[in-house]
Amino acid sequence: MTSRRPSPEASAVNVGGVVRDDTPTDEVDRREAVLESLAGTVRELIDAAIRTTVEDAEVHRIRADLDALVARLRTAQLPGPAGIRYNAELRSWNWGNAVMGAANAIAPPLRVVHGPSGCHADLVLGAAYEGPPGLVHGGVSAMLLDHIMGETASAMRRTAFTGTLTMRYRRGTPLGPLRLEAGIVREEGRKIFVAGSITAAGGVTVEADGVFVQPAAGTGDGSPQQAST
Ligand SMILES: CCCCCCCC/C=C\CCCCCCCC(=O)SCCNC(=O)CCNC(=O)[C@H](O)C(C)(C)COP(=O)(O)OP(=O)(O)OC[C@H]1O[C@@H](n2cnc3c(N)ncnc32)[C@H](O)[C@@H]1OP(=O)(O)O
Repeated sequence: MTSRRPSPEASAVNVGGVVRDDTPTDEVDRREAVLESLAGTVRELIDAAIRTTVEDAEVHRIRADLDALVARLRTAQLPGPAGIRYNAELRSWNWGNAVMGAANAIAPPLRVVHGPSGCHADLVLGAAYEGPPGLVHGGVSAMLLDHIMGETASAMRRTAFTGTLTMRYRRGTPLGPLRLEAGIVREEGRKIFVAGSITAAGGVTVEADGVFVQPAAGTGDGSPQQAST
């Protein structure tokens, strides 16, 4: 490997599952862009594999080509999942995150926008997220709302984990363009009550209420804002 890249283990300090890693921000940004482009192509691969109608023999040849590519990626690997890392400038990165990990092809990916009264995110879900025909899988809807609601609760340099998440599926959520929204309803001690929704072209399809809890030991820990589980 000739290029410098974030060193996964060297000089990394693991505190509570979140790893301090003093890779400079410009180097993190560069590596993130490289992995993001790989994930984009793998995401295309997933969609193409689901929807392909090429003949069986061609599928077998493609699989053999892909096996060779997997072996090349495996020549240098992290020992486990990517986790959450942050550097001295509080640039954080969690490239494996299931919802917004830059290197994760199964993440839609979600890009959360923080506003004065809550968060929102626009995204397009394709064939990989189907449950009922043409509709988003209910678990995917819950996953996306869990994330944006958790990030809403965890703004302002605090960390809050999902305690209880209640979903109301009002109508089917069509695959295609969607908007997610979340806002804080009230707070009681370490509990943060958050409301969230998914809106499609025809209106709101899913509503959710969540109780997010700041763990006692994690309150005011100074960990980086917007790092995500
Ligand atoms: C330098 C290091 C720093 C580390 C920083 C980490 C960086 C990460 C950064 C940012 C993340 C932001 C993004 C998140 C996005 C995605 C969210 C997710 O998907 S999170 C994964 C799924 N969720 C879990 O895995 C939780 C598992 N459960 C737990 O960890 C605990 O049970 C927890 C934290 C939920 C509560 O544990 P307790 O020990 O603090 O709770 P007790 O002290 O018993 O209760 C406190 C109050 O909360 C209520 N409560 C407790 N559990 C509840 C629950 N499950 N539902 C509702 N209320 C609950 C209790 O009734 C109590 O309320 P009363 O004060 O009496 O009014």
